[in-house]
Amino acid sequence: MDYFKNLLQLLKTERDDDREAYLKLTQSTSVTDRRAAGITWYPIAIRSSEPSRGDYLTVELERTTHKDIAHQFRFGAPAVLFSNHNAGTDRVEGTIAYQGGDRLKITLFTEELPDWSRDGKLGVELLFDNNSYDEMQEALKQADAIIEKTEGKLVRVLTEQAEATFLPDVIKLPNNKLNPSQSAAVQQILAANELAIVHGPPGTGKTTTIVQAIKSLIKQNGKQVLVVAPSNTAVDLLSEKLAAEGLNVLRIGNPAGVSEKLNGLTLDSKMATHQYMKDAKQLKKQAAGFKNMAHQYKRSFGKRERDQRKALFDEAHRIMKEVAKIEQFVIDDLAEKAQVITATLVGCNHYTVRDKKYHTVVIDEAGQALEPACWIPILKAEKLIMAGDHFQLPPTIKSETAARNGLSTTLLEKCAITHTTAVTLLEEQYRMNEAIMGFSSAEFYGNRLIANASVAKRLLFEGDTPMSFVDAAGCGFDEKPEGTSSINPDEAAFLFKHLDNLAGQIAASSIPFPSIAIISPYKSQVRLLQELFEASPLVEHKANISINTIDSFQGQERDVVYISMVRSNNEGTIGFLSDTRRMNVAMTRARKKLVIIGDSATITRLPFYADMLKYAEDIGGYKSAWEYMN
Ligand SMILES: Nc1ncnc2c1ncn2[C@@H]1O[C@H](COP(=O)(O)OP(=O)(O)OP(=O)(O)O)[C@@H](O)[C@H]1O
Repeated sequence: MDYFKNLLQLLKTERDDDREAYLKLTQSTSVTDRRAAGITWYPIAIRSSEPSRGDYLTVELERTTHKDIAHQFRFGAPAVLFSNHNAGTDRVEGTIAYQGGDRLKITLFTEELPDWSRDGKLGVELLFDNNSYDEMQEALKQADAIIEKTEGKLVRVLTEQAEATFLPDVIKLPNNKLNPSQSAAVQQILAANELAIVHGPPGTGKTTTIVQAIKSLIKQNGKQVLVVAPSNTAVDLLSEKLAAEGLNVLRIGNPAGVSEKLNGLTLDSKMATHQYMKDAKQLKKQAAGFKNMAHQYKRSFGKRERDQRKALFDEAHRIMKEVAKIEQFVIDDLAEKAQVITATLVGCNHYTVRDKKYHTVVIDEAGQALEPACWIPILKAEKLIMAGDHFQLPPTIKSETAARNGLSTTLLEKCAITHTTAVTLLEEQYRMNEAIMGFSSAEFYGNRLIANASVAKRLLFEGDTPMSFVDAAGCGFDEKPEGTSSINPDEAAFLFKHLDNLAGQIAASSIPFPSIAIISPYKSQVRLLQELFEASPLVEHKANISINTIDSFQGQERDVVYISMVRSNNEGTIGFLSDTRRMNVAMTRARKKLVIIGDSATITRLPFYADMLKYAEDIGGYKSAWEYMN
């Protein structure tokens, strides 16, 4: 089928470009640079080690310096332990088994710690993650192989070769936690035979809806549900909410956060308290003891010693086989009892649950999920629920070629267009004042959004303007190129002047200082805004003000949002701003007040921004920066 051949090709391009970027980073840079890039911890200290499944060794280690550097280590990723003495040869590979704070556990593909690990400084570095690509590739091939077969019904629906079908009459379950469109979405999910899509615009309670839908699904047929999302953060949020509804949730992989409640849902933690694991622990200790004894023969080479050494190792291996059996029994027992299994898209293929099948799989944040990764969980189920919003940011694609040729189009987006009967739009939002919501609703959601009464009229203070466009046209705030990015220093300075004035109004109306986000599409402008902020008197409100790119704010909300548009030139070039989905995210983060600062003469060359300007005028939110300054 061309559908999957095409996806396989796109995935190959993505993998090749991603690998090339990784090699460039690792081969031509120093350990300091790699540490700064978040792929290396150096130096580290080994805290403990224990034998693990498959005659491997799991080592717990901790980074001892440079603890404030953000890193990319995560559960399931391949990594290597190395020594500074001879980094080329003194190295042993493995897989990250746990990551939390400054600690991680790595299962090394070796039985014992190598001698070199006892002297010299040690480090750990992420390897290129071929595993994830292999899993995605395998899933695409499998989907291609079953598409013509009976069990390939879902695959045919998703690739537009069959219609999605629905049960004619599903009993309506009253649910007082849901509004009408949320209830309709749950009904649709219960009635679907193959596919249902929950389209959740900003603040419309997508999570609330899928949690209730999963509860109803389990009531409907008592079958286990697999719930997945592209990011650990999204998986964590859902896991917690599902558990709070009284469901037995098993979280595969390890949480990004450190909440106790969440930790209690993980396989590791559930295993630790399982009654049979006491025996396994005891046996592991014995095996470790035998291995230690065997080590003492290391430097004697007589036949008798060799035989004894071998006998000890054989015994250790025999015991570890027992341990593996007990562990697998415990894992199967826990996985069997769970009502919901949660994992990331790739994480649901972890060896512990790899061969499990489910009736229904739910993909949350499907608007941010790479399509090949979605096929991993899809192949485990007969019915698929996707929730997300394809009018917000798509997943990040590393290869420009792959993105251009379609890899950035998500399965959610394709299916929302081709299977309109499967889609329910959540219409009521609980975040924004209606003036903030209005433009996004008109441009992206067919004017169907309504603001819940509890938020529709919310203002920062009496008489404030909830949505404004402050026009810098004619002020001479010119953009400047900065590498591949752009900055606009005058606009940044003006933004703080505006904010300073707002801070005065806030103080005068004696309300608590609100949460404020200052966002810009351009990284260089964000850096400049951060610098100016640090030097301004407003820095006293640091705890309440965050400054970052639009992409980093997806999924978040603030009382007040400022957007610095940056682009101001005679040619009307707007580059990055032409991705209106990014602007949709930016404009829908604010609860009570949204201030957009930009040059109308430049940006209105795109009809989208001309509409925005008109909208601001219509609601009395058009302001001139020039007037403001004079
Ligand atoms: N039916 C409802 N009645 C009252 N409040 C609701 C309802 N549905 C959602 N909310 C509220 O709306 C907010 C957003 O809900 P939720 O966290 O479920 O949405 P989300 O899907 O995570 O957010 P987003 O829509 O931004 O993706 C929460 O504060 C929630 O309490």
